[in-house]
Amino acid sequence: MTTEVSILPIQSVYSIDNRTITAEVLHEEPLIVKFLNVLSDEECQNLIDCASSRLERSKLAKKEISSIRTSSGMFFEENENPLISEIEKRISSLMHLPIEHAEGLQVLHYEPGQEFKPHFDFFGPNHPSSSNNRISTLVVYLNDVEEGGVTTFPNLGIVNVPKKGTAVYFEYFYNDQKLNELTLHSGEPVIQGEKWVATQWMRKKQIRERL
Ligand SMILES: O=C(O)CCC(=O)C(=O)O
Ligand SMILES: [Fe+2]
Repeated sequence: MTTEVSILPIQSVYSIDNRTITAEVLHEEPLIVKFLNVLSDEECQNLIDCASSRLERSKLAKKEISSIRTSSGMFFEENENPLISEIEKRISSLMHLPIEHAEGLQVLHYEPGQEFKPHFDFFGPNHPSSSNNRISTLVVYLNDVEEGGVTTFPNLGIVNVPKKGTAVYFEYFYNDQKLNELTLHSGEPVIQGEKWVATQWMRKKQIRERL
């Protein structure tokens, strides 16, 4: 097997916006990285506060309601306010892609029993968005979950425990589709407490208008 070049330059520390974000590689190919200190406690709380009155039952990529995904969520508009602009800029620098490749930032809320069953973030070949498919994901945890709500990669044996301000990153742009399929992942049911995440999905090509 040949090794493909990752989107993310692998480093143990990233300095962005005067912030020191540390990284731990959880898996090399497909690349899965855990980041610490992506957002401050205040930014996490502000995102939750802005999102909480706008939550709706989450849908699948095909816009269907399904038992696969029982959380509720919302999308921010691009550059919706100064907080969102700053977070979007930081996240796209961290993900090493131009902000024009970023979908709107999504916030998800899970209550006890709610989950996101194993799925891929990329679109299947027949989906209308597959010509400009997703290539990478950052899931930022906005709170600590009392029990449950871990993110798992069942084909790789990886389990990541939510912790406020930290994030899990993975990419699935590989020519070898088998590598992409190893990014199957789930948000396990919350058992106790609640879980808030912000998800950034990145596309292969520009999706936003340039400002
Ligand atoms: O909630 C999680 O841990 C995973 C979220 C996720 O897979 C997604 O937003 O695509
Ligand atoms: Fe996902």
